[in-house]
Amino acid sequence: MAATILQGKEVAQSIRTELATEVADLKKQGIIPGLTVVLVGDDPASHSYVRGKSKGCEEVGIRSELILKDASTTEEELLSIIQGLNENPNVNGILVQLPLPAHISESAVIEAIHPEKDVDGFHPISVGNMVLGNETMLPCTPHGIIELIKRTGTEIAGKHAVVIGRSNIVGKPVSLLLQQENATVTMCHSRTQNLEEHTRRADILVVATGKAHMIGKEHVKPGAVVIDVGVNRIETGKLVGDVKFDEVQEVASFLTPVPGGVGPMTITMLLKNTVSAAKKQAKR
Ligand SMILES: Nc1nc2c(c(=O)[nH]1)N[C@@H](CN(C=O)c1ccc(C(=O)N[C@@H](CCC(=O)O)C(=O)O)cc1)CN2
Repeated sequence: MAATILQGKEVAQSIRTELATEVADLKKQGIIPGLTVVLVGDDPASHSYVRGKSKGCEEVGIRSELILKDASTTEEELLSIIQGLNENPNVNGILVQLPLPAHISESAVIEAIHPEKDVDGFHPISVGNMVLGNETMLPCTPHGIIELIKRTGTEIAGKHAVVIGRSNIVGKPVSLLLQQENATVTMCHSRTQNLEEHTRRADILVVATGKAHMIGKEHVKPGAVVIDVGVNRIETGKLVGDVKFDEVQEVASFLTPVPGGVGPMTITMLLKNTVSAAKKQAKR
């Protein structure tokens, strides 16, 4: 039987509708959530993502500001911008779009963001709290993936989840969150041998390899939930995932499309984190 297609776009939209109501209520209490996004350089994909973030903020009523800097911006200049945003009480969330130009240290920039304003969940303090299972801002794509899986009605506890990819943004945190949901987790990566042997044991398969069409139906256990995190532009200009959609949908029970699967959840979870940050900061 063909897989049910997990329309992240629709799930994201329903979360945004809930958020818009919450933001309207907060405004009645004088709390206006504010997000500042900083983008350095001229990467077209990054420009498109930050436009999506501004549009999302507008949709739910978050005040947003976009700081665009050219690729010659120095690390020192960027750190000074972040310092100003850390001190600005109207800014509840700060996000620096990645990747940064090679001359700027990503870790120095991430560490400069005040942990309370770290709506990306990338600061070492946020990551440490996530590892410890403490309440914290969760990174947006992994959090979005867990929400999507839950919406399939799949019980994660006790399932075997296999994650392919070990990036700091997706692979490592999603493995941890799945484990915290009581899945048994296997992490695979570019050096994993006999990949198919691992992936075929997965009840939940999360694919974040960054390699277009790497995963075919031979990798998938019949009935598995397959989450495709890849966003790859191929020669034809088309956007495709890491999964061969047409053949995997023949065997999976649920499958996310690209575009319209995990991607829209990333921005929506960012909006959610910004609202949480504003609420927390208002209590102080
Ligand atoms: N500071 C951050 N930088 C980056 C992050 C992040 O979470 N924080 N993640 C990615 C990029 N990203 C958000 O920033 C992102 C990627 C993809 C999408 C998305 O909606 N994709 C669409 C397709 C979009 C298109 O047509 O090009 C989809 O999959 O449907 C949103 C956000 C790296 N950097």
